[in-house]
Amino acid sequence: MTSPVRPRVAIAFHSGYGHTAVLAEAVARGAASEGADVVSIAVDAITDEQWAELDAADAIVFGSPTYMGTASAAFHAFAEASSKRWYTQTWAGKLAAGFTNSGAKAGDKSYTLDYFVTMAAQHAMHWVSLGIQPGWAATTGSEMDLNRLGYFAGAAAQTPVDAGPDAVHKSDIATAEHLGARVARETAVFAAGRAALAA
Ligand SMILES: Cc1cc2nc3c(=O)[nH]c(=O)nc-3n(C[C@H](O)[C@H](O)[C@H](O)COP(=O)(O)O)c2cc1C
Repeated sequence: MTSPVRPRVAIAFHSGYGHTAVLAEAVARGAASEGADVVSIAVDAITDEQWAELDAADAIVFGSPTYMGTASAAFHAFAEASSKRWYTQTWAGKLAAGFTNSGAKAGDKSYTLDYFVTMAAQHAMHWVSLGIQPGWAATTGSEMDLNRLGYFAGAAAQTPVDAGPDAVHKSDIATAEHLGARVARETAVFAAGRAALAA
């Protein structure tokens, strides 16, 4: 059901070789399917206008490949640049969520999601978890289950390192779409609640 409150969801992501960009598109589709206004921002080429879009958003979804067990250097450069917003707590009260992609099935990508949680907390944002029980965790499950890799903090994907962006797993794409939809719904709840309190 489309919410009467139209939340603004921004996706701030980096993708070195296009795999994480596929997930960013899925998050955007999911958020738009719930009636959100969505803007996607490649943080390695972020402009002043796009910083302003982040400032105006109700929610920011962070995305990065997992490189050397954490977010990429390009994402970390963006995070460091966001310290100007931290100083003034410009993003306080916004919702936040995250997604990542790795080459190995686990690939230490928990650290990437944990980093996003910490970054969001430093900005006094409210973290939105994935909200799907682990898939592929019982004999009745399969790799086509949503959340097939079993993460709670955000959407986690795995793509073989020798495969292109077309090989991003369908289940991981669907999981990222779910995250985008959930962020849009939760953001609408916050926006409606704030409007009601202000009335
Ligand atoms: C510099 C570098 C470091 C990487 N480190 C990891 C890692 O720690 N764990 C892992 O599973 N995959 C690692 N990978 C593989 C990437 O996570 C994987 O190829 C991913 O799909 C890249 O996403 P992108 O195309 O959005 O950049 C690394 C790749 C690169 C280029």
